[in-house]
Amino acid sequence: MGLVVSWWNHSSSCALPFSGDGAGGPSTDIVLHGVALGYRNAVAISGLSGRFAQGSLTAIVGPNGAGKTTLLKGLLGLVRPTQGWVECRWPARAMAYLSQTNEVDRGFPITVSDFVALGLWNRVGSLRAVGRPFRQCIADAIAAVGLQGFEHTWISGLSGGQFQRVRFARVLVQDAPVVLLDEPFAGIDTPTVEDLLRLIARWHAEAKTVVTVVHDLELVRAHFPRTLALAGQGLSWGETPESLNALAAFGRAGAPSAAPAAGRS
Ligand SMILES: Nc1ncnc2c1ncn2[C@@H]1O[C@H](COP(=O)(O)OP(=O)(O)OP(=O)(O)O)[C@@H](O)[C@H]1O
Repeated sequence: MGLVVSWWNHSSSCALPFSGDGAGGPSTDIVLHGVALGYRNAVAISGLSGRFAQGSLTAIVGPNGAGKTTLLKGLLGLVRPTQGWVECRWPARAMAYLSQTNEVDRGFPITVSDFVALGLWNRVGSLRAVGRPFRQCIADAIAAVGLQGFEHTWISGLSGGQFQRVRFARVLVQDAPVVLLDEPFAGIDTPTVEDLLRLIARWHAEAKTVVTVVHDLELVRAHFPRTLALAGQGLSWGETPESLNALAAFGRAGAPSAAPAAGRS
């Protein structure tokens, strides 16, 4: 019996055709077909086509306002395409999403342990007690991010770097096949960045599909094999050196240097 794969479709219209051309093969997690995303009258991204292969590790780069965050929200179905469609092997609940840190309310009275437990909602169910195996899973994740001993600390009492480690621990327990990270290194100290990069490398080794918005291009060059360069449209989507060259050319010219990307990541 063949493998039955569920594909989820975030489209601009329910009437849009589902891809029947084999674009969503077994080694592909997410496919974008001429996607435009935006807010009311503002277009953030237009004409983006390409695919994230299963197990790929991709950086999304581009200037401020290029549409990087909007693209992650489009992959999650939080922002619906105004044109085109997104095919995804997984439903949104099977994707781990780390928003920008400034979108998180750190004043909420919750301990490190309980905050990390939130990542289990999809496996345990909401309002259900976390049993012993999952408590061990939480303890392991907290240890993996180097915060053993902080289990009962309020998140408001953590430094910025420690809090980012806790947020990564929450992604760890979620154990999702797709991980979307929005600027995870922004404002974070170097030792923490190095530890978080090791966790990302671990997810990549586990064949998770990882997509990360990154501003530091040296980090991208050193740690991300694939890159999507965005500036309201795709500039380049492929091997990191080529995509960074396309971004640099865009920066010099102030205009896209290449035809809109149609990438396979
Ligand atoms: N909720 C919103 N309502 C209206 N416009 C928005 C909203 N969020 C983003 N935008 C606009 O969409 C465009 C893309 O924004 P987005 O945050 O995706 O860019 P970005 O590349 O992630 O930027 P940055 O690097 O500054 O985080 C921008 O012009 C922004 O002003």
